[in-house]
Amino acid sequence: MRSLGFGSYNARWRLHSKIASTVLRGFASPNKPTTEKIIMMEAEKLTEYFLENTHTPFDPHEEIFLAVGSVVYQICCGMDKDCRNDKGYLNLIKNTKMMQEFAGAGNPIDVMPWLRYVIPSKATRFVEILQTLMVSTDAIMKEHIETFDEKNLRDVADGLIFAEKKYCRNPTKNQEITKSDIFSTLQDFLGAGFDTSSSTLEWIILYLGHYQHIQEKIQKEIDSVIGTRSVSLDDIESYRLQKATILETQRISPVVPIGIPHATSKDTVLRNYRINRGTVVLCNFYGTTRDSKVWKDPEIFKPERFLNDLGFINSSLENELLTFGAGRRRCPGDFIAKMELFLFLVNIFQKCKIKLISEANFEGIFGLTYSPRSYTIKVFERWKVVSLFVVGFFSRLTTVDN
Ligand code: HEM
Repeated sequence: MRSLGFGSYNARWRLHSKIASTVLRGFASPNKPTTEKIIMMEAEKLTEYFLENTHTPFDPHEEIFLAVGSVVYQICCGMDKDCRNDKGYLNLIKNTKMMQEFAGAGNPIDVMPWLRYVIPSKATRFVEILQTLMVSTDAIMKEHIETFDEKNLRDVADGLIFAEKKYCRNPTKNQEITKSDIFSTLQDFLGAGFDTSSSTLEWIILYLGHYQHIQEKIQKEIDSVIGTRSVSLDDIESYRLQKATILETQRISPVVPIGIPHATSKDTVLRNYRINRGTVVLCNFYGTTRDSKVWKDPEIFKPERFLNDLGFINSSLENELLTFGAGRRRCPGDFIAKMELFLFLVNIFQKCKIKLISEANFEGIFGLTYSPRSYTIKVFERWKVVSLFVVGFFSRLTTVDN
């Protein structure tokens, strides 16, 4: 099995990448009403959870992870599934968390590979967790194969079975891609699509919970664009400050600070550095977000930096951000993440006012992704706050009149 994310660059990988993107876009394109429906359903469930817990401060981590992860899970292996009661989903969440904890603890073997002979458990544990994750995705593929109907493709897993039939059973189309390569794409998507988007949303809520004045401006923007009606993807272009806030969060707290290890496919020279063929190369995305030649006061959270004088997004500055990587290995799921972040954000802040209760700590934890430390928020129902204010204002008026 050769995964997409860690596979070597060659003709087989190019075909794998094409199949993966085509299948993902086939089931999750922004033009598909089902994608918007799934995201909205999960965004509403999360907002509902927030509103049910206005009486006491809480840590939103668990619920955000469940809701955001569920979107990718449904697109990949079960539209309209009630994920919170789905054994496969809960198992996957448990295993992803295990991997997150293992990676978060740091593994000295990554930098001193010979240590695997001294502390073998550090290597075997990693392989064990990977195998557990593989068992989960194999079970999903098996279930899909048993119920596969070529005329009714349900989700990404079905799309991969279809692609396997097309490419692996047709010698003119096959370029050494195997069934297990194609099926492993499901693991790529589930592995890369959960933690990244949910950690980004956690960061956004942390920043907006702390910077109340920015949250209020975003709510003004929401009120003026949609008022109390439901948000839709058609509104996306009307939100500038909100988009700027997402971009600024991705800049200041990049959830993928260091890229996936890749290797040079031939000898090359980069800025006078000679790099031999086969050298492992990692992109320091975090470093690019702190370059003071590009970003004024890079340590300060300032969404307005992404807006030009007319209030539009400054696209040349946006292009400096490498949140989703660059070039051939750029993230194929970026469009899903963008839709998710937009719809979740508008939904939550349209209805909730959120205050950070715990101390503001913007130093994250390095694990599978760079995620915020646990924090506590208090949620207020916005329309209740507004109506209480209006009632209070009028009762004061009557008191003054009397
Ligand atoms: C905010 C959310 C996300 C962020 C910040 C993010 C970021 C990234 C980055 C930086 C890379 C390139 C890493 C490298 O090669 O060095 C990448 C690769 C990848 N991402 Fe994402 N991603 C996100 C969401 C998603 C989603 C939702 C999916 C799928 C459903 C996904 C699937 C993948 C896959 C399969 C790769 C490997 C691509 C390849 O090597 O060709 N990602 N992502």
